[in-house]
Amino acid sequence: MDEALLRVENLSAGYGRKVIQHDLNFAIRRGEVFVVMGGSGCGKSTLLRHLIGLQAPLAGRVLFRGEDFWANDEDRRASLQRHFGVLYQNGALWSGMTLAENIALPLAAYHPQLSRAERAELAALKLALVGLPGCDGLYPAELSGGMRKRAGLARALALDPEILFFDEPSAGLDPLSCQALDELILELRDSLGASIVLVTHELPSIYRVADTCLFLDNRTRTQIALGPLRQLLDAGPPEVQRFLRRGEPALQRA
Ligand SMILES: Nc1ncnc2c1ncn2[C@@H]1O[C@H](COP(=O)(O)OP(=O)(O)OP(=O)(O)O)[C@@H](O)[C@H]1O
Repeated sequence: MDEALLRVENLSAGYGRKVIQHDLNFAIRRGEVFVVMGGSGCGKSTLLRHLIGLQAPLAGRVLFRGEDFWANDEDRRASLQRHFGVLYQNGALWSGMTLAENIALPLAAYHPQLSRAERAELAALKLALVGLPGCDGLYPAELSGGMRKRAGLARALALDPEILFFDEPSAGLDPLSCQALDELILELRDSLGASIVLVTHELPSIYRVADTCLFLDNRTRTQIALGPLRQLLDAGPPEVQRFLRRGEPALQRA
């Protein structure tokens, strides 16, 4: 079996006729944390939109479990997307609903056979999994920024995704909450065996969680490094090493 859960082949990512990144080639293995990095505006979020099926490739293919995502019709694409969990920057929770109700929402849409009580029970389990046991009845406004991210994550986990996508999850978090979120990411990888795709600028996070790193270059508009963090630190292109080694003394303390 193909070890890659998600594979990208000769992908050009962009909008209309505007190519943001081209000739991207990489594979995301089951159970790994795959970090996408690069300077501001290089196209990290754009790539993510292509990976989660929000944006069709300008060229090339995105394969999920060996299946060409965009060669499918809309129904099949939607059914593949059920295996994707996405954590949006602000958690993307409905403010007028409790956390349990927020998490039960995708369950009601995709598992209508579940009773109300079963949905509530599953929501409670997901909240416990992200370190928010007993918070079922709280509203999003009652949460701190870090708790809101965890609640958003619980919702992203509602349908037991095989792959989780995070776009700048530490934005707006203090260093301790950021570290706690990284630890949770590693726990999810290890306990659920989920693959995790993380877009981040945060060096301490990259050092804590990355298995494989992809570096998108702003100038050439394509990938210039792909591999384990250690390999990029030891033998990556100079600009990638500079990126990874900025603030190194602080990192060693992290
Ligand atoms: N909907 C859109 N239509 C056209 N161009 C867009 C659209 N969204 C983003 N872009 C452009 O795509 C380029 C890459 O943006 P993107 O947000 O993907 O970069 P990024 O690496 O995630 O940036 P940052 O690190 O600052 O968040 C930018 O030039 C941006 O203006």
